[in-house]
Amino acid sequence: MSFSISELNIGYGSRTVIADITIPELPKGAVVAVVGPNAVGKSTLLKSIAGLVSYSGSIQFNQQALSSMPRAELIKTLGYLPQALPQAISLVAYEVVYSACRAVRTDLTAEQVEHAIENTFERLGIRNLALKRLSEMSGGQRQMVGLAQVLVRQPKLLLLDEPTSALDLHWQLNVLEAIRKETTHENAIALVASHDLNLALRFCDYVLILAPRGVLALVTPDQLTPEHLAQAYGIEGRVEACSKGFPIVLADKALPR
Ligand SMILES: Nc1ncnc2c1ncn2[C@@H]1O[C@H](COP(=O)(O)OP(=O)(O)OP(=O)(O)O)[C@@H](O)[C@H]1O
Repeated sequence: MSFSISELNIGYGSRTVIADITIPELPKGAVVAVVGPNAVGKSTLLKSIAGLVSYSGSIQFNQQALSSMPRAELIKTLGYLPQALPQAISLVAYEVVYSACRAVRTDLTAEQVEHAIENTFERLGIRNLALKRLSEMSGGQRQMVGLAQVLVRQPKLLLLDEPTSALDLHWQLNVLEAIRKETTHENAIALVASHDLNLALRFCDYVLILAPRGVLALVTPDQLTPEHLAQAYGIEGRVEACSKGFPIVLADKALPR
């Protein structure tokens, strides 16, 4: 698996949101954090890769343009988690995860589907939610179920839009670890939009920093600098090593714009 983007332009009507971005080939197993300020286009980028927003340019997966991939293959390849939480409907988690798997993985036997569901609940640590109605869950619990609906299909290209936005610290770590493991296990590629730079630095192989209209930088966690923070977010900040050696961001103050 590999993933690259070439001369990508995305907009809504006549308004360009992302102009002419190119991302060199990312290797299989890569987890890429997509970061940047509000309204810069993180969700728009993921939606366009998922085929939900039109674009010009080329998005290549495994040496094939996504736009020319047969629909059945495309649906099986992609795993898109939208920013919005799953609706609080009266179905139980098991039912919605089952439907998500069945709708896409028509190649699996009933036994394999059962196994995939068991595995997903187990890996995410949410077996206790299996028979609970979504209408009776908290926002964070529904976010976990939304992620289970994506992971159960074992997609090769994961597009996750702020998958930890509703989660407490324990579940943030749990989810990022699960995404990390899944991506490695499946030899997949994951793009994860996030506002949490420290989680991104801890769990991702690359950080794609978006700036208005384009890419500011594609760096490994140890290449992130205070200049990136100033240019992307308009803040004065530090990038230091924590006691375990991981880079961490300390935001000191907002710079005048
Ligand atoms: N359906 C739409 N129609 C028109 N404009 C849109 C639409 N969706 C998003 N936009 C605009 O596109 C720009 C990028 O939005 P997007 O949601 O991709 O940003 P983001 O980086 O994900 O933001 P945030 O961090 O706040 O979630 C914003 O200016 C937004 O107003």
